[in-house]
Amino acid sequence: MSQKKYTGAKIVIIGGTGVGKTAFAAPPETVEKNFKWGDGFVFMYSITDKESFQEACKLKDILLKVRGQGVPAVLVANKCDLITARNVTEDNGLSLAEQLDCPKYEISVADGMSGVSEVMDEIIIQTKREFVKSLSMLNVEQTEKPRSKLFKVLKKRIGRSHSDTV
Ligand SMILES: Nc1nc2c(ncn2[C@@H]2O[C@H](COP(=O)(O)OP(=O)(O)OP(=O)(O)O)[C@@H](O)[C@H]2O)c(=O)[nH]1
Repeated sequence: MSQKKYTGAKIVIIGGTGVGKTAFAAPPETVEKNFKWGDGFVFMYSITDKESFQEACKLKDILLKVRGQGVPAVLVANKCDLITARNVTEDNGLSLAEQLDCPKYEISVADGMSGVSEVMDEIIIQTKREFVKSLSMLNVEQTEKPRSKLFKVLKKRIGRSHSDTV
């Protein structure tokens, strides 16, 4: 198997309800670590659940602390089919999106995949844009002064991933 294909492998974690899939993928102790390796972030809460919104606010604080502003992100307010049970206002969500400096989507996964597609399209566009930006910054730096072996290895890696995804 080529290195290119290997780095693009997609792993699916599957299992029954409540067996701990979420905890396995993103255990709370390692949330800061996840913020370090992620290229893009989809923040989710349920419009029926104030606590889930508060959790999203806390996670936003961690993201900003670990990565600063400008990281590709999307805010998703899910379960919009349950409008009569709404506990988080649209304005609450908009304010959080403003702090994250990212677009906000109100969707219902239960009503179909169109909302999911929109969100995924947006995060992929943002992530690609960031990737291209990093690559062009590397190119500018390279023309400015001679670089170390480590720089060359990193640049080669980014170039390879770039051709995978763009
Ligand atoms: N009404 C409604 N229910 C939804 C929607 N999206 C998910 N659910 C339901 O909400 C419950 C939780 O959804 P999950 O996808 O398991 O949520 P999760 O965030 O992965 O939960 P954990 O694995 O416990 O962290 C399930 O019963 C889903 O069927 C939605 O848009 N509307």
